[in-house]
This record gives sequence, structure tokens and C-alpha cells, in this order.
Amino acid sequence: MAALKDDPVLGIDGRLKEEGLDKAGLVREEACEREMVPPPGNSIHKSGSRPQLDLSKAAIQGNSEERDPTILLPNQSDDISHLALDIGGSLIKLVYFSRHEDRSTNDKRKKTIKEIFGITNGNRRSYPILGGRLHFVKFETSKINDCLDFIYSKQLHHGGLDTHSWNSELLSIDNAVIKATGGGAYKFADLFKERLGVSLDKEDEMDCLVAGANFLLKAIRHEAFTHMEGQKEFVQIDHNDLFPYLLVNVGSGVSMIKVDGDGKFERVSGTNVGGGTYWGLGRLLTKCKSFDELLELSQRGDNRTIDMLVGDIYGGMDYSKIGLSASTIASSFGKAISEKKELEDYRPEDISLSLLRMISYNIGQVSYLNALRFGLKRIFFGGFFIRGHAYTMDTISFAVHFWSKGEAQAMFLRHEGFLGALGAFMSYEKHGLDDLMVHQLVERFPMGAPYTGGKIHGPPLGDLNEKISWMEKFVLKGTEITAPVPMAPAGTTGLGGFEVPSSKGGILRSDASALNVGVLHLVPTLEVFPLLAEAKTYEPNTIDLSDHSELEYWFTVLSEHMPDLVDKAVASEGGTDDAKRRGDAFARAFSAHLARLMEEPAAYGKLGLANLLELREECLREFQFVDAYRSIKQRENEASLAVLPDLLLELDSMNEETRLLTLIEGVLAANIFDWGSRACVDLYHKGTIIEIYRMSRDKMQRPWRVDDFDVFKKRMLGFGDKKSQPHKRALLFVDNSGADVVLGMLPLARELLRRGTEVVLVANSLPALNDVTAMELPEIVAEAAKHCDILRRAAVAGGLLVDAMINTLDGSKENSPAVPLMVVENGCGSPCIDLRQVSSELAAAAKDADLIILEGMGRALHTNYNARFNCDALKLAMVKNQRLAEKLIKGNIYDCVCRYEPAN
Ligand SMILES: CC(C)(COP(=O)(O)O)[C@@H](O)C(=O)NCCC(=O)O
Ligand SMILES: [Mn+2]
Repeated sequence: MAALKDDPVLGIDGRLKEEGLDKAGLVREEACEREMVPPPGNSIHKSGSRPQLDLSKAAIQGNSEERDPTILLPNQSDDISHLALDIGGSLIKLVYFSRHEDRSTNDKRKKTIKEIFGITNGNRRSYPILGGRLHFVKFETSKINDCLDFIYSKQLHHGGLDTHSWNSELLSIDNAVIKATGGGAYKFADLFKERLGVSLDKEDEMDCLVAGANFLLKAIRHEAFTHMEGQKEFVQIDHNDLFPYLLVNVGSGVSMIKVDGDGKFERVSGTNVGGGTYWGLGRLLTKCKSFDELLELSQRGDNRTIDMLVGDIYGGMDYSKIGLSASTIASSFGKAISEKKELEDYRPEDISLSLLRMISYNIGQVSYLNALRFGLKRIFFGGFFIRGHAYTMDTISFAVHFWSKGEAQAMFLRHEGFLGALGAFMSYEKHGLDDLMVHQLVERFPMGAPYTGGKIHGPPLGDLNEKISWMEKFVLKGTEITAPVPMAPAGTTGLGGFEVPSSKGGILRSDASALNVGVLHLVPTLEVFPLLAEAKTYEPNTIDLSDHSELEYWFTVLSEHMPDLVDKAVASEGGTDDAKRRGDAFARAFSAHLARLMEEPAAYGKLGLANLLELREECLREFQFVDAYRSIKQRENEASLAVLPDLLLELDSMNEETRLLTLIEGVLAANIFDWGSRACVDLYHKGTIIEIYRMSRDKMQRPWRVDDFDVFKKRMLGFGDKKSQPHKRALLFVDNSGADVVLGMLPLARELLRRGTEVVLVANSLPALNDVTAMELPEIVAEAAKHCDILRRAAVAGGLLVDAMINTLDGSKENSPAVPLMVVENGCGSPCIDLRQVSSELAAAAKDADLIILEGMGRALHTNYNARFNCDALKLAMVKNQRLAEKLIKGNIYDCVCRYEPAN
């Protein structure tokens, strides 16, 4: 590769260094959970008048130079649309909906893209779910006043005060009605009327449970799981094959419901031995003060002191002839018949465990018998008795497995505590939820208060300041969570089951640790990427994090990267005290997430590396860090754009074959600019961008570790005299800003355009590390186009340049229409991409595409390395992590991957 000019825009030493940035004036749509808490002293609205607009902290969204820019009212509460309640004996569960604010910007690129791809809002319903979030919140029923304050502070009882509200009958506050289920809907009806002026519209509990379960099982990917010997495994439910199933709701008593479809169910059985029995008997026998305390006791129990086991009867032997091991319980509490011992002689821990096993086994057995009665293979368990308690789930699973000889499967639901409340929510007419599909829901896990241990501390905090203060206090109080906790070893199951609880951790993990349940973002515009060959079995993540050492490794990498990331994030917001405080809160929040996941990797659903990397970005956004790498990206773009003309000249002097190779080499070499890789960041201190780029190119030697270039070349250029057809449309999934996109992907795009292939640059919707975003690309393309006719004409054709007169650089007029160069957003804000959930514009662009190029470690290796497509696919990346290089390609750091997979 010939020498490129030295970088003219870098400083004296030309090194990449940090620089403070102006504080971002605007709050992005996803930047934080906007929660509306009125100032103290506000009186409760009881009049039917619409509230005043709250203009405090109003900001222009988008370009303030534009006419009629969108104005964001972060404190205006009218995006809260709805609420439903399940008021049980011990817990109140709330499900409420908040509308996304309108993100529509005057983005010209979007308009052109819509025209080119013919995107309409045709099949999208105009209401009610325009996009919004479902929140899940819980209170202890004894603290009902906190719950009322919460509803009031968020004005949830106003039920949507905007004109788009889907429940217009709720607009009149005097007649406001809230759907509610559970006994408390009767008990507390007057209190709600008195305090909030609302009536509770009582919904049948069973209807709600079934509606809630059906919604969850259809709409949430990682909702149902099995739990055996301490191991949680998510089960993919085929929506077309969901019914019939048995829903077992274990509350005080137990209901068994055969569910045949939406609204089609029958309570087929039940048992009076349920959660109330455990709590009631347990309280009498152990003097425990709460259900959780009793459950916690069981974790330290040994039921052999009180239960009569098969071994006790058979002199320590198994009764193997009928399949019973010595440790099988022959008779619960059977040893207590001994006349020599009184209640005080038994440990409360052992009593609690013995009771828990007795009741759980019984529920499991009766459930199985009912499933057998109706030929049902699947049994879903829910209700307050389960509350995410590992041992309870293991015991029930064991019973179902044991009695069905492995034929039936016990499953549990991550949102099980919210079935009733969700069902009550579903009972509002026209909520539109039942039309949503899995790919239109994104679950996020913002930091909230009800986090520590098994205790409920209150609702998730919304206001940023409150959230930060809470994070500050949280570390002082909740050190047991911020320190990583080792995972529980697997239990031992013999013929007759494990002997003691396998999850013996000191902290009881109940469903009250609300981070198990995130906020559900409803994004109707998301679609499954249409070119995925096997969408049903598609798994975005390449590396399996269920391997404990792998999990530990990536947790360490992310933890070690944190101080540097915080520095960058704080600097990107001007380094102010406020930014520092937010930076600190971000670090605490993300560390807490990591610790939580280290303790229970499946806490938020199936965990992959892509989820961890996305969680980090989400966490930054939660603390309003809009773009931590903004200045780095800008500097690298400028430096690279300055040398682009020379690179293009040089490429143009080559023959087609050499040029194609040089272009691919260029993409791989420039992928070294990755601020997410520790090794690369260390490298950046050793030279200028251009020096590093040159060094990286010089080291490009074929064969690469994965090298399908020759096959790709054949497809592109043909073979011998046989010229091949150019691709019709290529989707280029671009990665990093700076050299990566400017000197790597843009020249490759230009080559495709030159050959008559339409090019769509696919970039992130939101910033993540130093990845280029779709919003930033048009400006970069415009700069590059100043030096290149091919890019300029294609950019004009693709609506990226407004320039209607297509003058060539030498001043002559060009008449022939150019193939377009376009930019679409991918719908995500992470270094990885889950192709099950992409933007509608990407999905539309994919319809005519016959080549996709995935670039970078995140998009082509961590995710999608094994993905198969219905079109030609090229995966290009430099591996910038030693461990991944060894695992994935049996190579070393800085090795390259050029994987080409022609369409089947
Ligand atoms: C976050 C990344 C996937 C981004 O890589 P890219 O997609 O930009 O090539 C990558 O930098 C990464 O895996 N980093 C963590 C490991 C490390 O520090 O080596
Ligand atoms: Mn990247």
C-alpha cells in the first residue's frame, strides 16, 4: 500500500486524546425513563379539567435551525396512559403504560428512504399502541398508602390525558375507572375513591390470570423456563402450539386451569393445600413473622431430621425395585411421631423445609394428575407461593418429572407475579396489546429502588436525580449485591430427589427483586430481518455464556473497562459536577447489574454477550449520557476524511482484481479502530490514527485466519471470460466511525456502486461505543462525496445530498441516472445486532437485497457469525480480543475473518 499523506488535522503529537465536550442540550427519546413526579404540595386533581402543560425543562428535539422543530416536554405527564391493579392479600401489583414521546424529526433522509422503499404506515394501527412502555411495580399491601402516593405522583389514575388516549371514557376524572382484580379490589374500593377519586372496576381473577399468562407466553421470548436442580432454562414456546396447557396458580389455595385459547379456559381442579397452608402452619410451628422469613429459614433447613425417608424404613437402603431411593420422603413429618421429641426439639429451619417440600410435592403431584386427566404436556406454575424461589421451583419440577416419568414438564413464568395485573390491563378494550408480537417488544432493566435482597423498597425511581441519590445510598446499604456472588452449585438428584436445597445462598431471591422484571418497551415498528434463513431457530449470540468461565471472563472485561468508560462519558458531557455524579451513578448501576447477573445469569432472560454489551449502553443512556465517544468519533472522522482522496486515487489506479482485494484488506485493517477493545485502546496511545491505520494495513497478510476471499471474488468478478452479474442491492452493516467507515466501508460501497449495485449503509439508531450512527452518516458521506463523483451522484440519488443538479467534479453535466447510496438505521443502540428485531426501514431495504456485508466484531462475530441468510453474505472483522480469537477461529488477536456464504 502506498504511503498516505500525514494526517493534517491532528495536534503536535497527533495522538488520540480526550477533550471535554459541551453538555448535550437535549434529552434523547431513550435516554432515560421519564417519570413525572409533581412538585410537593400539589393538590390532587379532582376536576375534569385537563391539566396545564408543564413547560419546565422544555427543549427542542432535533435541529433547532429547522422550522417547527419538535419540542420535548420532559415534565409533561400526558404520556402516561394507563394502569391496572391486582390487589392481593400480601402484595399489590401494578401494571401501567406510558407512551413514548413522538420521535418524529424532520430527518430528510427518512422521507427519501420511505419513498424509495415504499414504506407506509399502512398496516400499523393508528391507535392505541403507538409505542410505549409497560411498567411492572409492586407494593406490600400493608403499605397501600405508598401505592396510592405512587399512583398519584405519576397521575396514573388520570388514565391518559392526551388526545391519543385509547381509553377516552377515562378522560373525565370524575368518572375515572381503573381495572382491578384480586380481593383487594373489593376491600380497598372506598379508599381508592376517597384518595384518588377513582372507581375500581373489578375483573374476575381467573379471567385475568389466563389473559395475563396467554399474553406473556405469546409476546415475551424469554418468559417460560424450566427449573431443575438449580438450573434455569428458558423454553421457546411456539405460539401456534401453545394450547392447551395447564395453568396452576398457587396462591393461598391452588387453582388448576385448563387453558384452550384466549378467553377459553376451565378451572378443572384445585387443592386446599397451598401457599396459605405453608404460611399458616409454618407460622404456628416456627413463630416466623413473614412468609419471606419462613422461606428464608427453609434455605438453611435439613428435612431429614423430621421427614421419614425410605432409607429410614429400609435400614438406609434404596427400595430400588419400585424406583425409590433411600432419600425419598416416605412420610412428610413422619419422624415427628416420636414420643421423645416436642416441637422445641426441632429446628425451625428443618420444619420450614419439611413443610415446603410436603406442599410443593403435593402441588406438583396433583398438577401432574390433572395434566394426565386431560392429556396436557405443559404445566405452567405461577402465584405468590412460587415467587421465584429456586428450591420451591425445583421441588415442584421434581414432582412433575418424577410422577410423569419425564413425560410432562413443569414451567415457570418470569412475570408470574404480574399475571393478574397484566390480565386486568388486557381487559381494557382497544389496548392493542394482544396484537403485539415477540419482535415488537424489547425488555429493558432500568435501575429501580425495589432491588436489594428480597425486600420491597418501593417503586422504581424515575426522576434522574432521585435515581442517582438512590444509587449513592444503595452502595452503602446493598454491598452484598454489588460484590459478585458465586453461583450456587448444582444440587444432587438421585432416584428420589435431592436432599437439601441446592440454592443455599444467604440472600433469598424472591420475585421481589424487581430487576428480574424489566420495563417492556412496545415498539410496533420493529420487524424480523426478512433475509434470515432460519428465523425460528436463529440465535444471535455466538458465544455461550452458560459456560461459567466464559461468563466470568466477560464480566471481568466489562468491569475493567468501566473506569475508562466513565471518564469518557463524563468528558462527553463537559466534565461538570453533574456529569461526574451521573458517571458515578452509572458505574454503580452497571456494577450492580453485573453482580446480579453473575449471581443469577438468567435473571433477565437468556443471557448472551450481546445483552451485556447492550445493557452497558442502556445504562449509560439511563443516566443521560447521550454519546460518550462523540469527540473521539468526530476527530477520527475528520482525520480519515482528510486522507480519503488519496486513497481513492490510489484505488483507481489499480486493476479490478487488485482493487477488490485492496478494498477488503482495507475494511479489515480499518476495523482496528475499536474503542471497546482494551488491546486496541492501548495501541492508540502509540501513534496517530493514520500511523495505526498504515501499520494495520501493512500487517494484512493472506491467507487470513478465515479466508473466503477467492470465492467472493469469483462471485463479484466472474471467472475467466465469464463475467458475473452485479448484485442488485447490497446492505452494508457498518461498524465504527473514523477510518473504519471512511477508509474501509465507504470505498467498498463506492466499488459496489461503480458496478451498478445499489448500496444501503445500515448503521445504529443510537450511539454505542464509537460506532457510527445513521444520523451521523449523511454528513460523512457528504464530505466524502466532495472528492468523488461516484459517491456524490449515488448520494444524490439516495437522498443523502440535496443537490439536485448533478454536476461532475470537472464541471460537466451527467445525465445517466446513478444507482442510489442510501442510509438506514438498524433500530438498535448496541455494538451487536439481534436480527430478530430491526427497524422497519431496514426490513424494507432488505426486500430487494441480494448481498449483505456484516462488518466488525460485534455484528459479525459476537453476533451473527453462525447466522444464515437467504442471500449472499460476507462477514468481515478483525478479531481484537485474544480469547475470542482462540475460541472462535483458533487464532490470535488481530487475526482477520473474511467469511463468505453464498445464498443457498
Ligand atoms: C465491543 C466490541 C464488540 C466492539 O467491536 P467492533 O464491533 O467495533 O469491532 C469489542 O470491542 C469487544 O468485544 N470488546 C471487549 C473485549 C476487549 O476489551 O477485548
Ligand atoms: Mn464498533
